[in-house]
Amino acid sequence: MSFSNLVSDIAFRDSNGDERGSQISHAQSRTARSYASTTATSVSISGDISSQLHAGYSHPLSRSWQAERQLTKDMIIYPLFITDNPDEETPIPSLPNQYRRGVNRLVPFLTPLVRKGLRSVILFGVPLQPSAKDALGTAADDPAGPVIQAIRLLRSRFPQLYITTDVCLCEYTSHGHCGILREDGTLDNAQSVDRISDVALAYAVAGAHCVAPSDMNDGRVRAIKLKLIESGLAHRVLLMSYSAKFSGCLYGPFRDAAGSCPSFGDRRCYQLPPGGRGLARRAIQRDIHEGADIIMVKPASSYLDIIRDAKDLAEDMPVAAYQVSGEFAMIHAGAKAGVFDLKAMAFESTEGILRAGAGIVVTYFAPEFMDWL
Ligand SMILES: NCc1[nH]cc(CCC(=O)O)c1CC(=O)O
Ligand SMILES: [Zn+2]
Ligand SMILES: [Zn+2]
Repeated sequence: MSFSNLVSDIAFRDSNGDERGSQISHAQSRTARSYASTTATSVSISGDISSQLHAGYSHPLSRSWQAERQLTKDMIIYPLFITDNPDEETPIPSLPNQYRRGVNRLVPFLTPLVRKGLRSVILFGVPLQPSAKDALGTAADDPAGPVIQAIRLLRSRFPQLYITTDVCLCEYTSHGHCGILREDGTLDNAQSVDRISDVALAYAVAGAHCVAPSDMNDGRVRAIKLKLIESGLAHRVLLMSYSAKFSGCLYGPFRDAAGSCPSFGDRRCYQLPPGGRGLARRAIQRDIHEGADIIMVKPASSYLDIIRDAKDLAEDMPVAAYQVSGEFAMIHAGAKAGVFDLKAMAFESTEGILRAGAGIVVTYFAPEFMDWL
């Protein structure tokens, strides 16, 4: 390309500036246009039409065609925190607009959302009675506990609603870790996996459509799948694995909400290190081979490359992404500080997650999206 062609190319693009570009002064745009018109012939003579992209997205509809996937209500899973105090309805301070609710509060809360198109929820149990916690997380599969009660209730009251259950012990253990500990404070993997697969099975028996282990113990997907097969439930209970779940500081508001902060140490020996792309790929491949039906990546926005890896490695499976509590709280904080508009940012961040390869998004924005979509 000659120098004059290069200049004309740049000038031509300037004259077709985007919204921000079109706000340039009249003097500037006149200059740009005069460049463009004096060199228009050289553009057509050179036959260089590959530089012309704007026509492809000059209309709202043609803009929407540029996305491989558009967010729809079906893609959204809404996390719910369910306490063992049936009449409770308490806002969670660090998680804007989210509440801990007792079983008696679920139907009135969900009725309008289901009417607006909410298709799926993921349940987290939050035992508030201190006596509910012990070293083995016994309360996790208590038939009278909040999760099993909620599964039964929601199955009967909302027959179309798809019920997913998070499966972990950290909400139920006295030490707040995601499994059973050895005396030295490290996870006893074999015991943990045995216990967690029992809990998953109890949720499946109670009627959950999907069990989603988030504990990150090695081999839990295989153990859960085997128990589902043995119990004759494998044909109807889906296993969504939190395969690539990273440790870090984005789960803070969730731990406030669920009261699941570890009482000592942290989760770095079982959740993945944030820089560990190779480990994430191995964890994803491992879970595919162990029988997962859906691969999840969590958090979402800082891990878009991992979502893409998941979609490449699990190309024949749905990939889910969890826009976690810290991401949600950041978007709210940014909007509150005037950095951006809440709705615009909620859409932009979700578009990024879908573009990376997810087809399912777990998000606390679910109620808003039922109005926005
Ligand atoms: N294992 C529990 C669990 N399941 C889902 C989340 C995070 C969800 C969120 O932050 O929104 C966590 C927290 C954690 O691992 O500490
Ligand atoms: Zn968990
Ligand atoms: Zn946990």
